[in-house]
Amino acid sequence: MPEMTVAITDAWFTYRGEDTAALSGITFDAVSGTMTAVLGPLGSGTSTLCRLLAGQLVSRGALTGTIDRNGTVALLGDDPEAQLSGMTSHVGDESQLACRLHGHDPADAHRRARNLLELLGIEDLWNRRLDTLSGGQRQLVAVARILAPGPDLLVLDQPAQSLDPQMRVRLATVLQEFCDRGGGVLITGHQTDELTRICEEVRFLDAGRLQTATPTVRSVGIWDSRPNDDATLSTVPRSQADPLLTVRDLTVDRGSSRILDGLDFDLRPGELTSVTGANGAGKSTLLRALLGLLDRSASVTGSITVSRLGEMTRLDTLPAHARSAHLGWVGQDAGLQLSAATVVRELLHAAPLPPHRRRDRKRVRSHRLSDADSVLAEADLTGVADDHPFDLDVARRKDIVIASALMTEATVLLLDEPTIGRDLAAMNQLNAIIDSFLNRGGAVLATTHDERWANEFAHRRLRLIEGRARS
Ligand SMILES: Nc1ncnc2c1ncn2[C@@H]1O[C@H](COP(=O)(O)OP(=O)(O)OP(=O)(O)O)[C@@H](O)[C@H]1O
Repeated sequence: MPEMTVAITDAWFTYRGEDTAALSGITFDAVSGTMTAVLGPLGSGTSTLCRLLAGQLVSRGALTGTIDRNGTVALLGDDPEAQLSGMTSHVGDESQLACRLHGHDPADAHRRARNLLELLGIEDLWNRRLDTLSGGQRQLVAVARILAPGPDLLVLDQPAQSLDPQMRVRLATVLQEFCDRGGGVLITGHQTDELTRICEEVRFLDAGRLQTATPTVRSVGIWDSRPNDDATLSTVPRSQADPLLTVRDLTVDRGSSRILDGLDFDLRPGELTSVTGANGAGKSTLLRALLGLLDRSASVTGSITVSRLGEMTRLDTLPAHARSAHLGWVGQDAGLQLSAATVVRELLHAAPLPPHRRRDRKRVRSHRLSDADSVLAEADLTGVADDHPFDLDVARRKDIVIASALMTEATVLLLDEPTIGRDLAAMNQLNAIIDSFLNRGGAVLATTHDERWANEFAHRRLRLIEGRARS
């Protein structure tokens, strides 16, 4: 007989300082031995539900209703920047950390952590420094850490977002085995994927309320990441114009490991090129190599040439700050690129003011402000112009960094996993921002694990396999 791990009855929760409830009348049971998904669009309350289950809301607002907990709950949040504990620097130590903090003896903690890394197929990372991991590798280490002590209920907020499709299937198997041994799993998010598809039950949350009927994924505003077999691929190149960026024989070595092996490709005006490949295939490395942002342990060779108004500039000989005049970059962790107190200030500070006389400063500033207003409108950010960027969700933070890049003169935009954490509306917003950049004659290179998005929206595709590009 399955046991109830957490039983919530008629729970209402309102964050301090807010007028409307984030969760309204939630009645929900997390049951051992089963895997459940609760999906909803951004802002529907999925992350709040996770915190409610994990008992993390008590001091953050007003909570009514009853919550009975009958076991331990472990939560992995959705913010990629906050998934590692910050208390360790190596994979082996990080993956044992929760066990050690729960009082397991060192040999047992070691055994459990090793076993999980093996199940997840990342045992060779045991001695690696955490700051050298790819985004997906980091996420898997975080999963291993919280799973190792064997909680009764595992709550995962968007666990698949940085994982490649094969890795999602592998994680699904690990979670299924965890359930077979009596654990319970709750997955929340804004997209359907390989993990949510194997759940015994999928519920939908809309504006803080759990839906009783079963709506369609699209009608509730979820992005459906299932590969679309009958999609008309937009990978038909739409431009024969001269390339804006030409990359030849780009090779990146780290010690004896070759990460990128002689890549050749062009980016043309008006085109979105997607870069896909397994976790750790070298997608972020590619973007950073173009930008000149790789650390010293990486050796980079090959040529990178940008063309502007018929003038060719070799970027590979230039330092990073000089390359950024041509290349706008939005990294995997957009939060690391945000520094201003409001969204509009972030845009105003995106590029230095053009050279001007002191007496013209007012006019130049007012031009800059009107440019920022139009970019805010293009990116659908006008309504949050005066908000603090960190009060917005991860997808919107990424939009701010993309919008900041639109404020610069860059003709090429490099986007590292812009699709993660997006519901249907946020996907549409992303596509609209990219489109307006392409329509101005720019080119976009975007890494993604979303095969459906790449199939439907990219004009050209690069697949990285063993350091080489397959188009
Ligand atoms: N500073 C570093 N030292 C050693 N290895 C590194 C370093 N940075 C990255 N790597 C390794 O290089 C490989 C490529 O990493 P990269 O981040 O480019 O992968 P990715 O394709 O973007 O992966 P993901 O999809 O998980 O984000 C990975 O195996 C990663 O662990």
